[in-house]
Amino acid sequence: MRHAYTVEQVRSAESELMAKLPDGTLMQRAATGLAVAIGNFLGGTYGARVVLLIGSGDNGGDALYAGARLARRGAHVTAILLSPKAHEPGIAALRSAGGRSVTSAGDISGEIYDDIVSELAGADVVVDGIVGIGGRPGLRPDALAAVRVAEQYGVPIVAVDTPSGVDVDSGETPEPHVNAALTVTFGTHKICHLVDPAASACGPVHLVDIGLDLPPALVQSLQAADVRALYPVPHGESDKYSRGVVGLMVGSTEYPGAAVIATAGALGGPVGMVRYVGPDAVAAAVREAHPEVVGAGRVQAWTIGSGLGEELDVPRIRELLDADEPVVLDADGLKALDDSGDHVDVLATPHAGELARLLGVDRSTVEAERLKHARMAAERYDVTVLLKGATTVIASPDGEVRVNTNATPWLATAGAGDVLAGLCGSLLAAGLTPLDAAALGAYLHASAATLASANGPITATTVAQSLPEATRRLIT
Ligand SMILES: NC(=O)C1=CN([C@@H]2O[C@H](COP(=O)(O)OP(=O)(O)OC[C@H]3O[C@@H](n4cnc5c(N)ncnc54)[C@H](OP(=O)(O)O)[C@@H]3O)[C@@H](O)[C@H]2O)[C@@H](O)CC1
Ligand SMILES: [K+]
Repeated sequence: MRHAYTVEQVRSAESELMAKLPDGTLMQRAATGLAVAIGNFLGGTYGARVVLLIGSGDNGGDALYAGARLARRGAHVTAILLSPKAHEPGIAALRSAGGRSVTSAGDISGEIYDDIVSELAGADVVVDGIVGIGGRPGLRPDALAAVRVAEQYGVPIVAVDTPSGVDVDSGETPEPHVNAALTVTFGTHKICHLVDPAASACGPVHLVDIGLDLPPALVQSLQAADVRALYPVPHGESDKYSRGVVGLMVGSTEYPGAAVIATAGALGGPVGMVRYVGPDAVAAAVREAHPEVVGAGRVQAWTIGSGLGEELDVPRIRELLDADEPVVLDADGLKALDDSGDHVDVLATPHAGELARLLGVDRSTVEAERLKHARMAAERYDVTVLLKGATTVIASPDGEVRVNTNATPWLATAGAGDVLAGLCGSLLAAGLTPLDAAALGAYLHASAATLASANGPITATTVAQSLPEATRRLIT
């Protein structure tokens, strides 16, 4: 499991550890890991041109000490000091290792000297030591100007701890920020590393262990080993009923494809049987594509809503929401959700637009503040919310959060959500909690897409067809 903590939690773990260690130990650990990661990123340090952007705090200190290590290994390192308060011992260390430092114009106009522009333009890598966990969102004018020069010349930026300018605790990016090619973080992941839009600004995130001791986090992200541990693998005594039976109330005469695709998603999950309930013509299409599917009967969970269109039977859906079996509520089915009553067995799977409707806000507001709105809806409707997107945010009514980050951009294709809804229903029917079903479903869905895509186009059908192989690779 990957854990993400708030700044306050990180600071308290850091101060506990710092109290037991000689001064500066943690920063040296961070800087050593950072220097190694930058060296690996560059594919060698000798002769490399490295420019450090240095702000007023310890984030700049990390960058300066890492710069000193790189300079000792033959890199040409220049630190651009964006603040008169830049870390003095770090500057001294860099200079004694053969690096140099220059001050930016430092004025609020955002003007930077020409020699700084050419330094940045000619760099192999720019290291963002502007701010870390002590920063507020946004970049000051000279920092912004320097970052823009690096972007303009296509120089990759390695962010120290966090890409400067993002909101570390929410993953929001209300102001200009660094877009990193790599982020090297220390001790633990922070929320901005896992939650979009900030997560997308991090690039790959490399974690350097500095020895922090932290309790389990509220925000977690499943890894392959967790998938293996959670997946309901059948055993010798299992039969098709005990493995779970999922019922699908999806698709319509207007959207029969949604039924076929959601069914494929459910069949690609762990259940022993899939039941389809819907218009005769759609049921016929489902059985033609998937002859193993049967009709109405007892189920352990439902997937309801994908592609129901106008054929939405709100009273019937509410009956099922109030019944004992857990429900995945997707797409049009979300219109049946009300904020009265106990829905802790419900997993709602909206995209940003659907979540916006549920909360009465704009889609762009949800996109900008994904974690906040997923949590808000989970609390208001007393359901687990899986907010779809490049990174999936899952929030349970009791405040737990899971984030899924392994998707491929090729997964943004029609019907992909139907596959996910069917798969999550299958996982619920096999006995997982809504939170685990959502987290495991999102992970497997993304893994199947990555496998099917191999960096090329995919369809929802090929994603569903890849579920068994993607699952096999993860659990064996
Ligand atoms: N603690 C530890 O054990 C370890 C910590 N480590 C490292 O320390 C980092 C945290 O260091 P930190 O606390 O000094 O904060 P940090 O983010 O460098 O700067 C904050 C200062 O910047 C300013 N500022 C604010 N917003 C701004 C903006 N948008 N744009 C520009 N400037 C802005 C503001 O100061 P001001 O200029 O306003 O006076 C504020 O005080 C952490 O991320 C990790 O890298 C590692 O070494 C491992 C051990
Ligand atoms: K930074």
